[in-house]
Amino acid sequence: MFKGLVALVTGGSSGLGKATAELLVKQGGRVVICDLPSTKGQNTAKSLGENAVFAPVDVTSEDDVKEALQITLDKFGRLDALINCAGVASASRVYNFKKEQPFDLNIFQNTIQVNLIGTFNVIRLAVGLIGKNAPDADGQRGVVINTASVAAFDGQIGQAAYSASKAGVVGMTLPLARDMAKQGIRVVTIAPGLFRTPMMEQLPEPAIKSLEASVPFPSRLGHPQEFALLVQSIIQNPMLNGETIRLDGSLRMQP
Ligand SMILES: NC(=O)C1=CN([C@@H]2O[C@H](COP(=O)(O)OP(=O)(O)OC[C@H]3O[C@@H](n4cnc5c(N)ncnc54)[C@H](O)[C@@H]3O)[C@@H](O)[C@H]2O)C=CC1
Ligand SMILES: C[C@]12CCC(=O)C=C1CC[C@@H]1[C@@H]2C(=O)C[C@@]2(C)[C@H]1CC[C@]2(O)C(=O)C=O
Repeated sequence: MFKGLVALVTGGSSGLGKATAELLVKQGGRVVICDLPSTKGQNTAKSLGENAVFAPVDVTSEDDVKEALQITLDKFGRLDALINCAGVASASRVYNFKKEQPFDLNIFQNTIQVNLIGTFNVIRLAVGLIGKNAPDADGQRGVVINTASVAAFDGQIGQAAYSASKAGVVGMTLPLARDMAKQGIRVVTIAPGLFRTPMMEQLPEPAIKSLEASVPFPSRLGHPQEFALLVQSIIQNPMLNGETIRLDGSLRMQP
């Protein structure tokens, strides 16, 4: 299905990104797995065989991303799809009235730095390479897929930083699509609900059970493979552009 397609997946050594890399390779694509050097990205790439390579990347670093694009060119010769999954979660109320302690500004800045600025950083550098592709019959050169969160719309208590970072990703989706319409590069964002990944597994199992109960249908955490299936569908469907798609079993997060 994806023979010849080259994709770069950030956060590709874990959770949603890893499932996406696995599916793309299974469907005949070639994948550059970008993640922090401290992760198991190298092992993930090895397990996928010669159609995958690991590039150690902090998405907030211009040099790291440029190096990853060079690896992409050297190994596979082109780039067709960028899938941004790298992200961090944080939880803290704006002010702790018992301890008389305001929100730690470093946490706010880091969450925005990775989730929003990091996503933009990779996009701004990677589309230069995607833009070099010859257009297909439709005029399309490639696609950018971002990961926001339902927290962009229904931010819970303690999620001011996380929700703001993800709302930023939603907010830039349409202008980025418009920026690159003439080049035939699409931009689509996925806003996942609750998925069983290492990020979610930080929570104790009773908390996970109660979160599952809050999802109308199917009343469970999503499987990372279900996220990957939507990535596959976005790549295949050229009419999807400039939009954020919720993938959440009709969940609306409570306060
Ligand atoms: N699991 C869930 O229920 C949901 C997840 N999301 C979002 O989906 C995305 C993927 O999350 P999961 O797979 O669940 O989490 P995860 O923690 O399993 O994977 C996130 C990956 O991002 C990488 N990463 C973090 N900071 C990075 C940086 N500066 N540079 C490069 N890589 C970095 C991590 O090393 C990790 O491999 C995140 O953006 C998250 O906010 C959104 C909604 C729900
Ligand atoms: C950061 C959270 C909440 C605090 C905690 O103890 C553990 C966490 C790890 C899983 C996170 C939690 C959160 O804030 C909401 C998200 C980020 C959750 C994983 C998915 C999550 O529900 C989300 O992105 C929702 O949109």
